[in-house]
Amino acid sequence: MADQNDKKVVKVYATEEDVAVSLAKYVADLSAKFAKERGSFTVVLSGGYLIDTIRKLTLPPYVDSVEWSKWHVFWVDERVVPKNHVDSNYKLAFDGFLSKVPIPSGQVSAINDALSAEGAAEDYQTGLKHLVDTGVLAKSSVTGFPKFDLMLLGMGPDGHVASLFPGHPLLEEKEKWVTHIMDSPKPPPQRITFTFPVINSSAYIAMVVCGPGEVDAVYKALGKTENPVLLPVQRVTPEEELKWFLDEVAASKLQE
Ligand SMILES: O=C1O[C@H](COP(=O)(O)O)[C@@H](O)[C@H](O)[C@H]1O
Repeated sequence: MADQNDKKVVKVYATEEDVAVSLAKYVADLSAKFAKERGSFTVVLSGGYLIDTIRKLTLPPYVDSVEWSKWHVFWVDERVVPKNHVDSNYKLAFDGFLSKVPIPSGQVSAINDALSAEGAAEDYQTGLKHLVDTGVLAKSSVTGFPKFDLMLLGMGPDGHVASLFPGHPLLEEKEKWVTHIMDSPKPPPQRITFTFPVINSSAYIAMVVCGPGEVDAVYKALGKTENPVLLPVQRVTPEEELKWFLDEVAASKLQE
């Protein structure tokens, strides 16, 4: 089995615009590969500025060339708020991306916002199990957890990914696919999130970080100094490839 470092690619682009251009091509190429190989493409979104960074997919040539009918969309984490709430990751993705591309609405797996955090996590996991049973979602032969084709992740200034925060006991969850958090240090406090076994069973992960907010976290995650305690982002180890998309601002401490 390849060493995790063999699976990690770090690309630094001059500007955020260059990141957006390169990310669109990366996603479109993987969409074509999986649509051909499996007949479907399972894509996991996060919240935050990731959604703005995939904006090029909503424009020519991609809006016309990507096989949107093959896409199945999921969230790596969601805030337990109504879907029309300003804090909803679904609303963010719908307004900035999903409303602009022809993905069938039945292939968009949003949270059930009528449920409690615990109920919503269980409900989301049940939905994923059904998609594994019907073959839409692959299963990792290595871990037995669902294997998403691509996760598009962002990172917070504290190194959190999804709703997995530094020092939180949920970092150690080993069995559940989807869990809930009632005390997120970043508001809103109630959320559901994929666990690390699921994140790390995915085939490809794009880690997208631009701008000044995460300069220190990027340096801690990718710089030469080893941290005694790993940041959540440093626990991300997908099965095929982890590709970092950074702009020069986010990577500025790496280049010192
Ligand atoms: O709260 C969240 O934060 C992370 C990072 O957000 P960003 O604004 O720093 O990009 C995001 O990936 C996650 O989905 C979201 O719920």
